[in-house]
Amino acid sequence: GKNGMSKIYWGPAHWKEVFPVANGDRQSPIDIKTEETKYDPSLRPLNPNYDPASAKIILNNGHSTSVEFDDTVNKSVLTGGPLSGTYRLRQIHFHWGSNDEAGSEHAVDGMKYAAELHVVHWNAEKYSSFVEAARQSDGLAVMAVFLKIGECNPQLKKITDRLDTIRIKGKRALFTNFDPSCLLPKSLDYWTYFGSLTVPPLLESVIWIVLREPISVCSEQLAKFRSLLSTAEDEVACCLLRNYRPPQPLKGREVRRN
Ligand SMILES: CC#CCNS(=O)(=O)c1cc(S(N)(=O)=O)ccc1C(=O)O
Ligand SMILES: [Zn+2]
Repeated sequence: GKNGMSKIYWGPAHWKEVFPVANGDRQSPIDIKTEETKYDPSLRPLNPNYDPASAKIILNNGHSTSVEFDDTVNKSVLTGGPLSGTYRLRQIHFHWGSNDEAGSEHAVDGMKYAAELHVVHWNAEKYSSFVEAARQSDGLAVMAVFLKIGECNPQLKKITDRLDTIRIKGKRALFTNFDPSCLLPKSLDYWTYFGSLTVPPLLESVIWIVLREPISVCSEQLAKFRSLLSTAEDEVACCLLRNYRPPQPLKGREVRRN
């Protein structure tokens, strides 16, 4: 804080004190038990359709790094999959851990990946703003992509090469001519379930679409994410070493696959 007090870290274990929905019936992330997922023939292929000109800025918001898109018009949208209607691209961001063994938010049969990309969309067909959509049970659609330790990812390099210009919380830089489809794996096969934001306010408004095929990331690229600061200019520097919420109770929810 401003007066040099030790930064009081109130992590996921404390969120329920301020946001009671943290103990709700459709919280995210979850551990996907593949044997219990259910094939649903009504699920359609995912159809991401993004315009690179929609990309605007890259930002360090203190809890992750995000690329923010122009969501004032239907230029970059996601349709198909489990979705009815058109969901407008708002931003992408990442979750990672303090080492390569953990970092993803969702798990698959108890296994965590090194990191996870989230592509956030909102139902602009039914709702008039992102904030209104974020309060509705079908308001948001987040596509999750696992990052698996391996080869350095040349597409991800476009983002990791810019992180040193936004090290401090609140910093932003121009970032355009970027189509997030370049970060998607070959296969768009997915699991889908009804969940929530994984950061406060933890609103239960997200249709999660978790891609089954991971993309690659190398340790050096992950190290760049960890060198981001969660602190602002006037604060004692603190690295953003990890920013994932652990898996939450399934509470009887079904996970479907296409
Ligand atoms: C009201 C409200 C809200 C949340 N905003 S977000 O959907 O862009 C988002 C979503 C997620 S996640 N992990 O739930 O997709 C994480 C971080 C953010 C963010 O503000 O940066
Ligand atoms: Zn996220």
